[in-house]
Amino acid sequence: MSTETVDTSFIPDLPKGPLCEYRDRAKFDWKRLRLFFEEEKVLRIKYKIWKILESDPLFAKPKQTLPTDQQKRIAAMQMNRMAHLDIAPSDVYNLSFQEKTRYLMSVNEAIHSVCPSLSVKIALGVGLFNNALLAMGTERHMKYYKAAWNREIVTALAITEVAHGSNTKCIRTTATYDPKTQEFIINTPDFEAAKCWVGNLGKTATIALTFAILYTSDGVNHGLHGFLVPIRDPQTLKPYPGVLVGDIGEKIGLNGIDNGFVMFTNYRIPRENLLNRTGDVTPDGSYVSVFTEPSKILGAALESFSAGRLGIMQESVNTLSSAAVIAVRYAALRKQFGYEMDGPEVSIIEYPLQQWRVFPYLAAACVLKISVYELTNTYLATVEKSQADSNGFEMLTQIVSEIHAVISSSKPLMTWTARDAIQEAREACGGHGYLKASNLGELRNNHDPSCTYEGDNNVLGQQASNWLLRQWEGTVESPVGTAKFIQRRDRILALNYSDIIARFPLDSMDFVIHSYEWLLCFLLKKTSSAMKHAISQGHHKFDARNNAQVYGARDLSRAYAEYYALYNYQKRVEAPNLDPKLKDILNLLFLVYAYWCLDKHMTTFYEGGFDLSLKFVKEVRARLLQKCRELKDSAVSVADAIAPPDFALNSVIGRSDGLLYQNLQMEFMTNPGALERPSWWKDVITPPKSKL
Ligand SMILES: Cc1cc2nc3c(=O)[nH]c(=O)nc-3n(C[C@H](O)[C@H](O)[C@H](O)COP(=O)(O)OP(=O)(O)OC[C@H]3O[C@@H](n4cnc5c(N)ncnc54)[C@H](O)[C@@H]3O)c2cc1C
Repeated sequence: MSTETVDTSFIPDLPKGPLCEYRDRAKFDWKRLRLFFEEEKVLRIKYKIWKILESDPLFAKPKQTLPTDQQKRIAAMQMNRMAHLDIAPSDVYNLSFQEKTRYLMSVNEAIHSVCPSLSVKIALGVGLFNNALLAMGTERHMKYYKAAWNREIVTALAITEVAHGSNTKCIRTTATYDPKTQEFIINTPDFEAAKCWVGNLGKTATIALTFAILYTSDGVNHGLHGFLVPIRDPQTLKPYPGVLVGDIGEKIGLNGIDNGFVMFTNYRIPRENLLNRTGDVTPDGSYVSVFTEPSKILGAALESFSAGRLGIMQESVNTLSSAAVIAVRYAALRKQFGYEMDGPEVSIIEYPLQQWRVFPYLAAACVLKISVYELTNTYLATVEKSQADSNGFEMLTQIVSEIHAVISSSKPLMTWTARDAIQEAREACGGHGYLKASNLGELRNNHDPSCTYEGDNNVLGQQASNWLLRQWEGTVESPVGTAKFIQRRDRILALNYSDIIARFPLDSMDFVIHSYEWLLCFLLKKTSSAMKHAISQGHHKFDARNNAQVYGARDLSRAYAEYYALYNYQKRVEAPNLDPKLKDILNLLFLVYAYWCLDKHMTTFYEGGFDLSLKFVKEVRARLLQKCRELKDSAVSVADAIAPPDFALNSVIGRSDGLLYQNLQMEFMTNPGALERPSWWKDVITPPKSKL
């Protein structure tokens, strides 16, 4: 979209102050850049939500860490408050599926940047629950959809058990049909099969969408199914008899969420509570399935979680942005050392080492923002198409598999990049970065589980590499186009650095994309050969696959997500209607991120013989440093273009006014009890032994 004609007046101006020294050096308008990264309608929604939350005291950030029970209470109250705030007007529900989901995702992004616990609570209690209901339930369950939407019920999604998380196929909770009463009897065989880590379940959930193995009365196992299992009386919040439910205790972060465990003992639920879209039990107890393969039943259900993973990616890119914004603003303001002992000091942003540590994360935030946006569009368009097409799922199998592969590699890439960015930013801000009021600790603790939930990153990444290997070993089926390059594998692998550099300059996006295609083909060839060799030597396929992960499939999965991100960013930047004033900065951000990523794959490039003369590695590293240097005068304005408002950023060292030391002074002087004698002073004084 061209930003030439776009109105930027709704984006609040930033306060003038010390950051202007760098802001004034940028050769582009940061508001226009902001509108490149986010559509106007999305941004308008976010600013509206931020305004609503900022004006409501219930969403004010406490200065000190509250006891976990208090955090849970506040998050639950915030959740209830949501229903009464002007967040999603009724006409939103008349929008198309794509538009409606986009709207709700934008709302979530804004909420997440202020209250991560609340966002996760809503995602679990409304988003994931309702998506799973749509995917697995039928008309008879739609009353729950509406009730969850209106917060009449507090819901949870119970999949994980104490002894099984990633391997959902080994879940052991059972649901046995009793034709006499037309009920399912839910049982937890032992503590290892207790559902656990389930968000909202610890203290508040009244109903849990629970995964259990369905047994008919003849003792036949029909595989994993979803059931709506009432947990507590909504009026008293007391658990029903047969349900032993509790909170798992304090966590590293996200303590506003009551993650819980539950065990069922001969607990009866009505037959209708089975989510029966893919398979049903008749009143007399016969099982009827729509799919013939049980794995497809599970696949269809779990596919509905893609929207949740996309939400996590959006949140992670925002978290990554916040960390980069704090580190960049701080670096521009903080001065240490100088040319002369007693001369003026230099801003730490001027140091190549600081630039190399921080700027790639700034660039990553920009590139990955586009990537997750494009991926979401592809996903939403596909779901909408499958909803309209009566043959639905089956017709779209290849597209769904490919999107699943991109999501399975991109979720790890984005969550890990955000995780690393937060730590680097914390250190890049020195001691002040360790202050709670810097917000980097909160970002770290709250972001951390994103690497695990909705699919552990290392496990999820394997699903992407498995798909890629299938494309490599069979016919390439890549309707979305992310793996079409595999069709050119022989030509790609015949090239090397000298061939590519002869056709595309090192500073071009095409050079990067062609280098990535070579890297991916090499990793595919290497991983596939290693697995085939192991199998030919008599190893089990299971071992062959596991042994090919390190330095093979794992790197492949990550490189594929980077390639997808860079490829989509290139497409956006090369679109004919791009604002010409943004072209240079967008190119620069691409190159900083691309060289930084390529640098991490240097050993593999060398191993594959891409360039044995070492010119490639030397050039990429030199260019990375050069591009970081070029980015230095624009970095503060790029940070402004991706920063949330100060209220959401909530960082005393990252505020947009740039009044670093005044803000710190205020923080030190006003933190509760800062200047008071401790209440326990008498406990620590030692009475004098002698008269002084
Ligand atoms: C804050 C939070 C909220 C959560 N909310 C919910 C919820 O609402 N509902 C719910 O059902 N669950 C929830 N979970 C659970 C979450 O979904 C699981 O933790 C996740 O699926 C990972 O499973 P696990 O913990 O059993 O890890 P495991 O599967 O045991 O993995 C442990 C380690 O082993 C590695 N590993 C496993 N298999 C392989 C393999 N094949 N090859 C190589 N390495 C492997 C993994 O990479 C990981 O590092 C939540 C978790 C957290 C932290």
